[in-house]
Amino acid sequence: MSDINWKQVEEWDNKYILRTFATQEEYESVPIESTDGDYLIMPDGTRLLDFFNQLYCVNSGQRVEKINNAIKEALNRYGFVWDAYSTDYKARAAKYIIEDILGNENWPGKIRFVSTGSEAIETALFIARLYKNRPLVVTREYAYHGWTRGASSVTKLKGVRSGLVETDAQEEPVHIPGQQDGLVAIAPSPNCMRCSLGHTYGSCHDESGELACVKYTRRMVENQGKEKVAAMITEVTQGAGSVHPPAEYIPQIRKMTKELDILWIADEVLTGFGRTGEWFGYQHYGVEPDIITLAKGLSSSAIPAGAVVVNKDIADFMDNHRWETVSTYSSHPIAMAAVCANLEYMMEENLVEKAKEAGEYMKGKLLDLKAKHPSIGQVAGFGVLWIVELVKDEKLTPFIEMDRNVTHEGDPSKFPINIINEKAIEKGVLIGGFVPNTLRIGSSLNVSKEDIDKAMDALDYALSHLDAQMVLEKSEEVLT
Ligand SMILES: Cc1ncc(COP(=O)(O)O)c(/C=N/[C@H](C)c2ccccc2)c1O
Repeated sequence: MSDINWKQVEEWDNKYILRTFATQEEYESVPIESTDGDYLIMPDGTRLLDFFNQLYCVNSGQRVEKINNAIKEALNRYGFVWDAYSTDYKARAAKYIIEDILGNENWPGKIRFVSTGSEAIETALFIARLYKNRPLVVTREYAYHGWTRGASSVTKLKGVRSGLVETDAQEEPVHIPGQQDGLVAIAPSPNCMRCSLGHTYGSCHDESGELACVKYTRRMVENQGKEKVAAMITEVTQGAGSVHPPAEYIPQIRKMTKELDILWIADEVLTGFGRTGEWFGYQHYGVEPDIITLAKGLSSSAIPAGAVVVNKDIADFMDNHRWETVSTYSSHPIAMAAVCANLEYMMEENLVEKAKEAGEYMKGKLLDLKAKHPSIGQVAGFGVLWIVELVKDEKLTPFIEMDRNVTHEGDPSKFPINIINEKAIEKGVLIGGFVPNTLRIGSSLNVSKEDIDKAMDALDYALSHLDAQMVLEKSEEVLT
């Protein structure tokens, strides 16, 4: 690969590619020449340990030989056939998910494959509204469900709602005219450390033990008119929004959706396929959804793939109708070959159990860092998906006061997550987050203990800089 002219790559990159999250002037090209396991390799040979796991989507690790060989083999048979045709790859992928992983004696009925997570969300919202014949959907603050029209209508995390931000903006981003979708109600996020309802965890439960945020959500649905509400969509732990709920939240939400006769869409795009130490995140809570959405770990991002799994009643309903929809690349045979190989690899290598073990090890290391660094206010998560809340004092005050309600205006380099990111890169580790005060940490499911140690050492080094900033700010407060 040394014959690549990376100066030429940078020139064309700057000249012809539309940017996201940075103006052209702010943009800095970061060339990646190849990848390996949990590492990105730059043209000069620098190896970066990726504790974002890209976007928490390379569950089996980079360039798995079994997956690559399956893609090559499929290329000896197919270019492309569209979804009207049956292939062994599509049928096997469906069988693996419904029968072998979820268990067809349980809730799942049928699956539809698409190409991305946002398409899976669009499909799930369509199906829910068609099945219930109702227009409204309930989402939550800080939710991230994708960028397409329907998916972004249930995405409420500021800063990733496809708006445009002037670099010196003082107000809300320019939202897309006509994008505001009145068919969505916004419930509180179960963010106990910074509760939107002003409660403190442990004293917010009512006499039945129901959390205040669940009670608020229930009241909201009743006020909207539950006969108008098709579904509630949730992540079991908010990925981009970086909120990990108390253990009782998901079971209480599930109980509420059943009592109100609305569907529960569990968005497992990010938490699915072993990321949390179970095959799917909802399985931590002893509940069963009506619909789940899948992508990322479905193929471990070797080739883009997404899917929606619906329960038996919805599957029967859909089977008795001619559904007037099509997506060119739905169940693309090469993508399905990658999905089959990825799932076989995960089952053969017992990756879900490995993620659970890695998670226990990671938790111990993060709690050690919490004991050492006053800038850590909270550690929460499971499997290879953790949050670290960064605070500037023992009162758990966030460094950036607007916290999750901030967009990308002003100077994001002052965000604690970016300070940590900058310092950790000095140790060859990519680690950071998507909301100003909260690290969102993840790796592949089969990350080695050595690499966890390397990432934690880099985080330790970076946190020391944040602690120093805390001391500096405190001394300035004392002096002023
Ligand atoms: C719960 C969930 N649902 C749907 C989608 C949409 O999937 P897509 O991108 O259309 O394939 C995503 C995407 N995550 C984005 C890329 C992310 C994740 C973590 C931090 C920052 C961003 C997601 O997390």
